[in-house]
Amino acid sequence: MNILEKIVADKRKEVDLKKSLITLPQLEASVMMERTSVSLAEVLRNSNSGIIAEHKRRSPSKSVINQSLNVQDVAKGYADAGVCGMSVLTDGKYFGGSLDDLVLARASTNIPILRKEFIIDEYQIVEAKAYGADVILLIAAILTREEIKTLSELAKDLGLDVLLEVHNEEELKKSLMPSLDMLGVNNRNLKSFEVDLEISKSLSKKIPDDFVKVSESGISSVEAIRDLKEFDYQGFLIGENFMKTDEPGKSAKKFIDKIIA
Ligand SMILES: O=C(O)c1ccccc1NCC(=O)[C@H](O)[C@H](O)COP(=O)(O)O
Repeated sequence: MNILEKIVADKRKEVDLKKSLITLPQLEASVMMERTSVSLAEVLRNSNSGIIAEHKRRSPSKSVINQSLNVQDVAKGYADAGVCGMSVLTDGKYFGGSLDDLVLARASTNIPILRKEFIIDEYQIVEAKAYGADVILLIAAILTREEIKTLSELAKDLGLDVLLEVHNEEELKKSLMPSLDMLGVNNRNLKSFEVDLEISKSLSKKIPDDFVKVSESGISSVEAIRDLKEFDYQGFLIGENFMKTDEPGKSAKKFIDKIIA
């Protein structure tokens, strides 16, 4: 079993356990339909920087990134830096995140928030809405086309933006549909952890212009952003490069200042 298969197997057990405690109808009853922020896709379309900054304590490829910060300070720091949106990892076992992180980030800022999770079930989408997310991530490598359609349509019904993530042309071809807002290309191979920004460059022409293009993972320089902009990317998801510092917000601010200078 590769790491992605392990994560998904654990996620299935986790979701089944949660459903046995709080049923989907009970969870749905706690959802407030009002949007808390503007659409991330819209913000990215109109931004010069395009930065989506991630809260990430650790990951399967990096056992420790930063365990000493609190999510409220990180969220406020990112918002003050002028990022377009914040990504909050909610997986506990592999990333040290939680739904508490999501709710605390939501309470700390009005910028669009992405629930970064391995979504395999509609329950997690209702949960994302209930805990204050504005955007969900769907990963093509772990979903069929039918699942992408059902999950993305549910997200749209709940007023959430959808970021669909691919890593190769086959995943892209299988996934394109109108219920997606943003197409993310993950530069990290989620099975081997190898990072290569060329993946974003090579897939960009194959992504229709209706979708906002987001390049994800392994981005650590302003030069890389300038380069990716030439390939029509409008969004850049950055985690480790900011989170490895003592003040991720300040790092994001310096980064953004350089991009727009
Ligand atoms: O980051 C990992 O090691 C990882 C491993 C397996 C599945 C997903 C993984 N990361 C999720 C992400 O997509 C990244 O956290 C995000 O794109 C930011 O990446 P980075 O800027 O390289 O921290």
